[in-house]
Amino acid sequence: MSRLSRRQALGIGAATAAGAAGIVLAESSGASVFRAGHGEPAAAEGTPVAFHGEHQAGIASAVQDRLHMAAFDVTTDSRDEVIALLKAWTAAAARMTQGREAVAGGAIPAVKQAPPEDTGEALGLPASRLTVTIGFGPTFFEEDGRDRFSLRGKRPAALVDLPHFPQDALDPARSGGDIVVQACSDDPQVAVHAVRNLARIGFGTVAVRWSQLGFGKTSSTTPQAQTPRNLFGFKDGTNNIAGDDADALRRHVWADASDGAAWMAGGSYLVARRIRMHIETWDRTSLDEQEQVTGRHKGNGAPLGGVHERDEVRPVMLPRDSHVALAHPSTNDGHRILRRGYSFVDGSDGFGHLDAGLFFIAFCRDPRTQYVPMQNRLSRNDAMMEYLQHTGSGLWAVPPGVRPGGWVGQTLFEA
Ligand SMILES: C=CC1=C(C)c2cc3[nH]c(cc4nc(cc5[nH]c(cc1n2)c(C)c5CCC(=O)O)C(CCC(=O)O)=C4C)c(C)c3C=C
Ligand SMILES: [Fe+2]
Repeated sequence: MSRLSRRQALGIGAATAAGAAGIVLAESSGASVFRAGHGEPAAAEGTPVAFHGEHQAGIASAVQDRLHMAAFDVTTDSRDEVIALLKAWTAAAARMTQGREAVAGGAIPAVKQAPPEDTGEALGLPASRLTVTIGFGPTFFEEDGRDRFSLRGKRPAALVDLPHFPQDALDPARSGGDIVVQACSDDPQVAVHAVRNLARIGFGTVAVRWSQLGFGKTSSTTPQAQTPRNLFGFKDGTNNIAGDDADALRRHVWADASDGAAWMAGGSYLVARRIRMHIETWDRTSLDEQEQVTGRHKGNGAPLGGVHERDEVRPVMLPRDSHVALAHPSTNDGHRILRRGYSFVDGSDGFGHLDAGLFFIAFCRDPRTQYVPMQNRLSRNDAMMEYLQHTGSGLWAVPPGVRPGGWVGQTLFEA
């Protein structure tokens, strides 16, 4: 049943007298799939990633090839409507991540007089390791001094308004958002289908603020696999936190009740930055300069002064303003972050340049001590900044995972 595709699920429904009964059958067997541990074993390609678990999937779970991320603004003042939305999103996400339609029998309903409840473009496609990860931004808790859903007192201190970083050129239309949805999959159509159907379900309660497609993961959580390369052509993610490194995840990624916001225990904080990369300028830069800027060799990814990719990084051996020297834990009071970014190419800018870059995504336990100081250091001193421009930004509190029968955000609303 774990490899059940949307078409198969539909087939089961059609073969039974009551179509919905077949879907319920499929769901009940899927409900036993539960991620329990702090470290996440990588789901084999082709195997659906469990939706239920102590942590939301899409953080420590193996990074898929494609991204569709969308930020939503809440358009209602009703707390009850927001809760109803989160319940409906949870149900749809639980189904879609297992390769099923957003709503049982939704794509081709028996009654043709109403719009289908699933948009249909993923019928017949496998789950493709789809994960759906949901988080709440600062404006979900309070906006312009207004306590929107009686949640102001629950806003975690770690969910800061990100400061302006040197050289930021942020577009408000690509930044912020009350709720973020990160859909990752090995098939772009499956990721797009997930976000589209959540947006459809949310019509009248939320509106899409911005969305971003990504390809070619630029970091992985599976160090045993080949390290992917970013659009500068460098291996990216070598020193990332591995998805099965329970100790590092506990220290650097998962929020704990003792951190201040009990409802966030088992959750994390998602930072997203749309970073345009001036690849045309980079492509006219010598290989030596590219390596001095990065702090690693382009060929095999070894740190400068080292031989192999996974040789120990010794920042003293690197140019002081190189990216890796400045991002390394020893330069950042031992802090690490879990990176999960993707490349993007959003057409061209009309001046003969591709609008290309890295959609940086990172998860951390406390952005105040991890991401913010690191970004300040990079924005001020990183030689790579000459080739970069940050054009979008956001920070969201990602609540813990969901048990069968529960819903995303339940700990926030019911605690
Ligand atoms: C604030 C955090 C970071 C931003 C923003 C960022 C942007 C960015 N990075 C690359 C390319 C590489 N980054 C690499 C390592 C690396 N980067 C960060 C943080 C940010 N990067 C960290 C914490 C690390 C790990 C440092 C370490 O522990 O050694 C590397 C080297 C390979 C690797 O270890 O991943 C590359 C290459 C780009 C192109 C970019 C913005 C577009
Ligand atoms: Fe980096």
